[in-house]
Parts: sequence; C-alpha cells; structure tokens
Amino acid sequence: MENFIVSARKYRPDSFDTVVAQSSITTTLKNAIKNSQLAHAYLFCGPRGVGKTTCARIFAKTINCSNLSPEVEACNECESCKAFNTSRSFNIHELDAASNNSVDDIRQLIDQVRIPPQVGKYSVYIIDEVHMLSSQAFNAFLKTLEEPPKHAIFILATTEKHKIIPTILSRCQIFDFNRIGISDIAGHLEYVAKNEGVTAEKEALNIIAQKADGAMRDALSIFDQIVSFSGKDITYQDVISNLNVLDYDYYFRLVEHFVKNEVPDSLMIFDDILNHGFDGHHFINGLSSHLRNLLVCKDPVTVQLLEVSGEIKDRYKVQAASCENDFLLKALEISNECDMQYKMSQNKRLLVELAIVRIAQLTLKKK
Ligand SMILES: Nc1ncnc2c1ncn2[C@@H]1O[C@H](COP(=O)(O)OP(=O)(O)OP(=O)(O)O)[C@@H](O)[C@H]1O
Ligand SMILES: [Zn+2]
Repeated sequence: MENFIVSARKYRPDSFDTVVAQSSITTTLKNAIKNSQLAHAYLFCGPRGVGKTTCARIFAKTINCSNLSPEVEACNECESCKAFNTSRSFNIHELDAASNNSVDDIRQLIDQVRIPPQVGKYSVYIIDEVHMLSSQAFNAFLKTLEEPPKHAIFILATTEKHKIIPTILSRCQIFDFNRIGISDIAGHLEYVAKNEGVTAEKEALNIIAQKADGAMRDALSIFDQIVSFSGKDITYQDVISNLNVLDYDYYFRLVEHFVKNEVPDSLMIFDDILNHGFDGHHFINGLSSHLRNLLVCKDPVTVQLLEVSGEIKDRYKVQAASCENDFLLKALEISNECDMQYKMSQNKRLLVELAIVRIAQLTLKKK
C-alpha cells in the first residue's frame, strides 16, 4: 500500500508565494533578501499552525539558493535547494526548545553555531517554541544572539511572545503572524481537495475552516479525518455530523419563530437540539454567532464580515431583512448574557429556555 502522508505535511508550502494569508510577512522577508538587509535574529510569533516554521524554512532555503529568481524565490534546482527540499541540507538546524530546553542543549547549539557552513552562505538556526527555554538557557544564549558569527541567522518561533524576556526581544526583528481567515483556509482546502481528487461541498469546507479556528494545520488534519470517514465525496452533512457541529438550519428556523413570537415552537427546537446530543452552551454560542451574522448583514460595509459561502450567505441576507436592528441587538444581549451565566448556573436548561422565551417575546412588547 502507498504510504499515506498527512495533508499538513504533503501540502507544506515550499515557496513564499504559496504561503497562504501571510503576505505582509513574506513580502517583508523577500524585500530584506532582495536588498541584502538580513538581520541576524528573527522572532516569529503567533498562534500554532499558521506558517511560522514553514516561513522559517522557506527563508533559510531562499537565502542559500545560488540561483535566486528576480521575484526572490528559491530556484528549487541548485544543489542547495535540492538539499533543502529533501531535508538533507546542512545549512538549516532545527531545535525544538520544548524538549531541548536545558543549558546543555543551548551550549551544544552555541558550539555548533561557531562553525561556518561548508557549502552555502548561511547557517540558519530555527528554535521552535523558544519560550520553553529555561531562564539559564536563555541567558547562555544571549551572548551568541548579541554577537553572532556572520554566517549565522537565528529564527526563534513562539506561540507565547509574552514569555520571551525583553533582552531577547530587543535583539530580534519581530514578525507577528496572524490567525488565518475562514475564507483563506477554505480556499486552501479547496485546492488540496482538488489535488487529492476529492469533491467537497463548499459549505463543508467552510465548516472545517471555522472549526480550525485560524490554524491551517488543524484545518488540514480535520480535512484528513473527514476524508477517512466519508471517502472522496465530502458533504456538508458529513462534516457537521462528524465534527459535532449544529446545522445552520436549526438557527434559521428558530429565528423565524422568534420574529413571529412563537414561544412554544422556539422551545421545541431547543428540545430537539438537546435530544440530538448537543449541550446548551454549544447551542447558545451558536445562537450568538447566528444573530451576529444577521446583524452584520444589515450594513453594506459589515456584510463583508460574514464568513460563509454563497448559498448560506443569501439565506442570511433574506433572514436579516426580516429582522429589525433593534431586535437583533437585544437578542444578542440576551444570548450573550446567557453565555456568561452558563457555567455558574445550577439549572442550565432553564437558563437557556428563559433566554429563548425572552428573545421570542422581544418584538411582542413593541406591538
Ligand atoms: N500560511 C499557511 N499557508 C499554507 N499552509 C500552511 C500555512 N500555515 C500552516 N500551514 C500548514 O500547516 C502545517 C504546519 O505549519 P507550520 O509548522 O508552519 O506552523 P507553525 O505556525 O510553525 O505552528 P507551530 O507553532 O505549531 O509549530 C504546514 O505543514 C502547512 O501544511
Ligand atoms: Zn536554488
């Protein structure tokens, strides 16, 4: 059997241009290379799975490429690039500070740093999860970071910038990586699906992207999980049942009842949701997002904040038109309040039911 390679590895970008949604970072890095203004230490900060290590590797490959293109992309053909692409390069060293965080580990690294590379121009040291270094290790490292040999470049990566001591911060050029937006993640998943011969409903990929919460690695892992569950055809229904996501449809129907002040029908929908095994908190969070989505539809500018695909987008717009701003705001206040009280409440079901009743009566009071 063919070896299965997880998508997050298989689709790791190998050029600046294929990194998704971090263009301000990749552009700055490319400009620095173009203008020969390389710093000796970089700090890549940001949430997990958004491309920090990926960009560090591309950077290392690019500055060692002997045949750089005018667009400042590595050629992928010279000896150095080939070595990088097959993980055989001696110009890149990766240290996982989470498991190698002692002074001895750092001393070993410092010894290594002194030796100039045999081939290629630079030795790049990527220290992942750098916030995990012990304070002694940090201190041992400071001197090297202050006066690194010409050939050495450090790229420190961390998900927890606030844990990095100021003396290190001030010696690094800092890059803040952002969480990746839902539409960018969904777009990348579409590309991966196509390459894998998988057909996927747009809304299915959108739900995966939402669930990934800004991390591309998570999105790709979820994608693999769904493929192994449903095969080469991925539907919206597969995804919501697999990921335990509440169908949008519940909320659309619920809001229809709300605007008609149909309290019993609204309560029955909540009962149905509980019977499907979802918990009240999950429901109330979903309701808040739904109401928020309706609210952003009320304005031609904020409608851009609606991160769902075509068909559902239209459904939101239609429903938004049937609700007044004032209703949406008050309903959001109520659901938000319920969300905050949820953990503390002794009678969680009642708490949610009360919120539902209050929302379903909002427009009644006005009439
Ligand atoms: N911006 C991106 N564009 C395309 N793919 C990405 C991006 N970010 C992450 N990925 C995918 O996720 C995988 C993991 O990314 P990477 O190791 O670069 O994340 P990271 O930010 O370094 O996370 P961590 O802090 O957990 O190490 C990559 O192999 C790639 O498949
Ligand atoms: Zn090259």
